[in-house]
Amino acid sequence: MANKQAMSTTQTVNDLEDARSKASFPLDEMSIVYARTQGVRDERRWLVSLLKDDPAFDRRKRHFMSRTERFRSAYDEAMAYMRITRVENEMEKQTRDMLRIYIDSYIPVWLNDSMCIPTVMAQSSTYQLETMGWEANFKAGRWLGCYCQTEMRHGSNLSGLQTTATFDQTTDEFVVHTPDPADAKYWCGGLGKTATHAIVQTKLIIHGKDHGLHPFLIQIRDLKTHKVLPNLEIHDIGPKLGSESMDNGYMRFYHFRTPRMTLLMKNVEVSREGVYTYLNPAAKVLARGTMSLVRVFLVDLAIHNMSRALTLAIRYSNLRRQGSTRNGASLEPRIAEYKSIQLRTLPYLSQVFPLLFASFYLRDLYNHQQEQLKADPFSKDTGDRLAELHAWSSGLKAYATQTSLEACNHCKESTGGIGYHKFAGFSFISSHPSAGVIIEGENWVLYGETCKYLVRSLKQSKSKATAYLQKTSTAASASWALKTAHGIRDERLQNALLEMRAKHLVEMALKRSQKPGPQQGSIDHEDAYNASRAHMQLFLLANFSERMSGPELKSLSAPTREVLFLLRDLFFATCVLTNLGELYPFMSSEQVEWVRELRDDLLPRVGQEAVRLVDAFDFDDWYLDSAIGNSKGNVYEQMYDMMRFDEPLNVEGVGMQDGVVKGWHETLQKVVEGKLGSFSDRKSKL
Ligand SMILES: Cc1cc2nc3c(=O)[nH]c(=O)nc-3n(C[C@H](O)[C@H](O)[C@H](O)COP(=O)(O)OP(=O)(O)OC[C@H]3O[C@@H](n4cnc5c(N)ncnc54)[C@H](O)[C@@H]3O)c2cc1C
Repeated sequence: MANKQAMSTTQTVNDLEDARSKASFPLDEMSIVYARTQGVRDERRWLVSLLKDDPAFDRRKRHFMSRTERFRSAYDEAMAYMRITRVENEMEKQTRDMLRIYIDSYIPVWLNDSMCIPTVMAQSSTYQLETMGWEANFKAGRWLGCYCQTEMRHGSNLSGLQTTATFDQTTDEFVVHTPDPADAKYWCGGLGKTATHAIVQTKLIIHGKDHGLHPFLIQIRDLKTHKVLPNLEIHDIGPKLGSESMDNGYMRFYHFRTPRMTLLMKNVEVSREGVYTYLNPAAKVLARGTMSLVRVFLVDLAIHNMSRALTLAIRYSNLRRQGSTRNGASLEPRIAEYKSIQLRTLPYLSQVFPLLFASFYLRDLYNHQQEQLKADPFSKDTGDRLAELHAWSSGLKAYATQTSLEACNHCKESTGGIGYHKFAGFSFISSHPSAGVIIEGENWVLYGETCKYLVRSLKQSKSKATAYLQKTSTAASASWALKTAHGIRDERLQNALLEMRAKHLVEMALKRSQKPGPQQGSIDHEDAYNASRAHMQLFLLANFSERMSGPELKSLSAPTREVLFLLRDLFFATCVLTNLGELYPFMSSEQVEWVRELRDDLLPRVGQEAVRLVDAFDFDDWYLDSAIGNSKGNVYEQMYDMMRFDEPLNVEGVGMQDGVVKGWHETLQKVVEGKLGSFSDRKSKL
């Protein structure tokens, strides 16, 4: 018999409220800093309000669905998403991106909006967009797209992709072909069962000449019957570690014919006679533009996921009491008081704002670059900014997704057994946080791209962020100028130390790449990883300081600024203490000790601000769907209710019949009653 009254919630609710009340800064102001503007913060609240009461987004039932049921329910979610974004509102891309995050499901039309439409809009000619009706068809939802680049046998190495599109001048068509079943397009989201059209990256072959990878827009399913078109073979790729709602697909072409004009022709053109022309000398770089945009979004998503995990773990750690009572206290200590918990949550909390400010920088850089491309596409400066955007979007995507996944796992583990329970709310980790480190460039490969840019910048820096690489003193001979522990919060000194480390690692990467031998000329993977991460951490720190003195944040209240500086210092100390091997050449053991003292002093101070900081991330309880991380703190009551009333095995008429779980009488009851046959105690024959 359920007895809800027996569940005491007062202690946990009071504990959370108490922890909240210890913070020193105004919540509203910090929540605006987190969102960047009040308008964005309020728009996010509005987006959640659109989803909360819509039955298509009933989140709780997802826990109990099979893959097939989950996928089917994702179609209801996708329908509702299309209705909300296109019929009831006319949402811009960035707003739609945010709405999809709050839907919290990798819906089958995700890639339509995140990759397919942006590629079509950026790389198709006006004739294709307007006269051929591409823009109108996507806008009206008559066409639903996906993005097919990866093949089963090739992912990171784009020049290894095998799908070909060979020009047939007699019919004015391209013949698209997959040479081997293992060369089929693979992993593509929405391809398996949903998309009507696909952006397909293929090698372009004209009159025997290979022009390299080019995107086509290819219709893959009949618009009336939705059946796969002839000469194509398409399947869902099957179960993954997460993302059950997405139909990642496999597609094989059998000499499939597509009109010449389905090649995206904004930057290159193939004439009726098969003459290939560059319409823009930067065509190859421009083709990377969509990737950069998606990486900018992935950085935002990584920060969002990390903030979500921190919200659950920090709230729970402030109300969970565990351990021996001390100093005559009547209650056990809150686990947030333990350093072992603080070390798994607060250093990640300290990275949220530096990462956010870096993502603002990256988005501004992207927008600026887009404007420059329109105004002056051929200038040298435009080319330089494109290279910079590629380097930073690669490095920041890799750093943010890696940090976010680490943070999510540490937060989950810090909660103990309950974190393993789906009602705790961490199951999202198996979706975007886990896939984020792989998609749009596997992180190690991306760190390689960033490092190439850094090594080039040793000779000539074309970005403010790499100016330090030009400083005359070689990093190897430098030592950190901090004289006493008092100066340790000076941002110039903090930057100087991280500059030494990054410069030294970039120099070492160059030096080792010049060593005679089979690898001469290429950068060692370990060097690329270390140098790029060191640079990204320096960039986060330097950019943070710059933002804090810039117009957006200069006028914040003193308590808010002080908390942000506490977080910056904890971030700095974390960078140092987790990379001591790289920093020892520049630091004395006394200086290392000062950094450790700083970190140990900061942990409890940041801990006092932590609950209100995660409140400022402004996650709605409906969205968190977590018994342990909801804003009220009534954790045990929530766990009880979810267990008692949501778990089908506990519900009479669903999983149970007359108080007994269904299936028991037909199976194990027979064992209990000895009806299975007599059990033998004979020894094994082996
Ligand atoms: C959830 C999910 C969704 C996806 N959605 C899509 C989609 O919609 N469309 C699409 O086209 N693709 C999609 N992908 C595919 C994704 O883009 C690829 O998985 C990714 O590019 C990595 O390629 P790969 O899997 O072939 O790994 P590989 O390239 O085979 O890499 C395997 C390992 O080798 C390492 N490695 C490879 N090359 C190098 C190198 N040169 N130097 C150093 N290390 C190297 C990598 O770091 C990695 O650890 C998706 C993948 C996932 C997991």
